[in-house]
Amino acid sequence: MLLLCSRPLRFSISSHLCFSESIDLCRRSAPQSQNSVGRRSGLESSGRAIVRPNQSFNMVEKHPRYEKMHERNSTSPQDAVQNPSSAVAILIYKAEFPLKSESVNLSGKGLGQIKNKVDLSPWTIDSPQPAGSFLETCAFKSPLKHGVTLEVKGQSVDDGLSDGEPFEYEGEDGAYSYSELYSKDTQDVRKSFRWHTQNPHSRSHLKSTASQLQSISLPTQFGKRSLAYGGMYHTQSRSNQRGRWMGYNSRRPQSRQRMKPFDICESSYGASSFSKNNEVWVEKTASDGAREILRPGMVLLKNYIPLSDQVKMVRICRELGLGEGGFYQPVFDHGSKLQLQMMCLGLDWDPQTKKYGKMRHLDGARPPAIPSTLSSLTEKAIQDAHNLIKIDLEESNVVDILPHMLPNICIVNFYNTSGRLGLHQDKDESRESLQKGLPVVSVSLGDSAEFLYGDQRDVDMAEKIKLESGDVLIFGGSSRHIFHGVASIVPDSAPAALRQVTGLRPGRLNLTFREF
Ligand SMILES: O=C(O)CCC(=O)C(=O)O
Ligand SMILES: [Fe+2]
Repeated sequence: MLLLCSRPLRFSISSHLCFSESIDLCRRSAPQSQNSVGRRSGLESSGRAIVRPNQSFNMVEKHPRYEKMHERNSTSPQDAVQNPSSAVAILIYKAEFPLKSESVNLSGKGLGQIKNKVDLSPWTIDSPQPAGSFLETCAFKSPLKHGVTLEVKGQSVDDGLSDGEPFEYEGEDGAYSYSELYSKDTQDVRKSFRWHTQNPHSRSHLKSTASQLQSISLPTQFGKRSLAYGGMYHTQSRSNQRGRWMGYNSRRPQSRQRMKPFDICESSYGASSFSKNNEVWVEKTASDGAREILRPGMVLLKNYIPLSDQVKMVRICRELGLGEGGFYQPVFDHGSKLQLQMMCLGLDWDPQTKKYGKMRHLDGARPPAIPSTLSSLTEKAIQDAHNLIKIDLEESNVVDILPHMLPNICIVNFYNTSGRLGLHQDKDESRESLQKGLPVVSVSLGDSAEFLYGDQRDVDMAEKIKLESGDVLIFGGSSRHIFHGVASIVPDSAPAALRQVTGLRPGRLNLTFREF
């Protein structure tokens, strides 16, 4: 994150290896037009990334956080994202920030590899920093359009989602927390930063950073500061700043324990192979699938996902589900357990506060990014729903009935055969998203579900449909607020091949993609 402040840097490194700094009231100038990119005044930045071989994407980022939390415009060939391990990224990042009356030019570049995360190192700064600027070493994670996580180890970058939220990090060699309180009215930003470390390595890192800074003696301030990356995912709270936070929920993690995630597959299966000649392998194609408008803005695409893609999706969910932020059984604030295992991608949904956040408060885990292989189907599904609406309803303005949506959240539920989910509305996404009726795209895999939906929280009044493996259900527009739930799971109804190949446990996997 590029962060600027008119105050000189102050360091204190005490004998117990604790570093802390607190800076407040950094004034930023008014934002400029959203259309401007790069070398203008205003809080904005632009990034450009090229992914090779045969793959490229351009990314333009602007951070007019006064107007919008985050805006991205990235185009990325599917392959680049789907096959990221072979890709190399070059990222050039430039920004110009005003600092009081001065303006600051920053530019840097890095080289790295994309392995679902982009590791840009070494990261170099092209030009000496003019007075008034400071380039900090920091990291950011940022989901691109198709769900790849871009993690930059470098200088002056922005995660685009941290406005107003305390940033907390605990790695193998220490912990820090960072918080920012931004006042929309005055455009003042209050920041505070704490770093606590126990590892001598970190201390030397800190010292070298300090001396470098002192030698160029820049007036500066901090935002995020990176520690060792091995610990990137072990996030915990050391301090929890309170204040008039904007943005996401900022509760303290409840526990420091890493939970053992639930495995949606039977472990004895491992990496089972399959042959398409196998007699249980009956590939249904999208054309087998009936398509039905259930009500305005609510479309059911039967057998939409080919079995081979279902296999991929189950495997991805399993792998993610075993990692940090993986499947767990959530508990409501009144103590009752949900009858399912849940994993959140993109942002965490907290069943106790009913809010989204960047961290799971139960254990401090950061939710994994949504892999593009999962999210890419939403666009096509909405497009196919549009085609259906166009034909069936003879309606040309289909986006009024079912708006477009770019998912940045995916909630993955696994229901065992006695799993269920009570009637509820999905209403914790942003007000804008809900007002616009941006659809939820729901994918069913494994055993079928008796799915209920209706206008009220009343099981007896609800309609019932069966959602089978490969079905996609979309509800947006005027159906965005329907009550819905899972009455029961139909035992032994999953495609045999899917279970055979993936080892998926008896039960149902459901993914709901949403845009915050
Ligand atoms: O499992 C389903 O089909 C529905 C899931 C759901 O409604 C939710 O996660 O909010
Ligand atoms: Fe829901």
